[in-house]
Amino acid sequence: MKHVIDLETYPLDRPESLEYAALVESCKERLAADGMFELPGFMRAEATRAAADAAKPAMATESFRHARQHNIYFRDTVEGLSDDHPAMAKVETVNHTLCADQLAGNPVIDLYEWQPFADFLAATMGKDVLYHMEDPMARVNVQASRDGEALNWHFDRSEFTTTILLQAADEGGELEYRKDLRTPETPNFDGVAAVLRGEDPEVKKATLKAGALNVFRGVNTLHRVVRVKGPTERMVAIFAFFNHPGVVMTAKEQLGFYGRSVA
Ligand SMILES: O=C(O)CCC(=O)C(=O)O
Ligand SMILES: [Fe+2]
Repeated sequence: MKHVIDLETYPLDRPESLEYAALVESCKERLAADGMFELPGFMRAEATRAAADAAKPAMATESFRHARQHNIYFRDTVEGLSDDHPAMAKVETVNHTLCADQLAGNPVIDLYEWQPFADFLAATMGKDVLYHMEDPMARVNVQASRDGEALNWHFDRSEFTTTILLQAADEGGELEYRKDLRTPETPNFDGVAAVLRGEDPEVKKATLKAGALNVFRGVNTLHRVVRVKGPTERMVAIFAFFNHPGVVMTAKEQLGFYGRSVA
């Protein structure tokens, strides 16, 4: 793994070391303060390039192009919210996805399956353990956004999202986010509407570089990827971990997310 991850800077292979404890501590602090942490250069430059290059032929020919209008909840109705409330406004997402079963041999799969990675992520999130997803498609995805495309405003269904940027766009492609916009008790629909209108001064923008690990508490933090501009596609690897073992998608979910099913 030392050729894939910069283990000198990020000693995931030495969980007993003081350096490891200090790294976990600083990640926890940033998660609490900002709702995310970023580790620049986590994946070595050569491995990042190799992962992006290995994914490109399949991305060009067999990725699933998903283009849809959706609201930030990805739901047709939301309790307590009328259909014409501005928080229900539709936004457009366009992206292209490769699933784990289309990424055989890619370093991102080796990293996903390397147990110290899951152990490290769990530690930063204050959990005893995190489990790999069993779904042959959803475990790891590589998503591309091309000129004019992006993943638009949404809340995540899972508590945390873990990504590594494999290739930055020429322009755009930053992660825009508004931390703690809601709580489980307070949906803050008017606050959601203000973000959608571009009127919330607390929206922040993270400019990631290729190779950066990003861990993000997306369940109550509204976020989007800024529309990409230029000929270089933005490519990001997304890793799925859960609090319980054995999580899989239904055939219907696979079809909805990926346009095909292997369940
Ligand atoms: O592409 C990114 O950086 C963010 C991905 C994301 O928000 C998600 O997968 O839910
Ligand atoms: Fe997200």
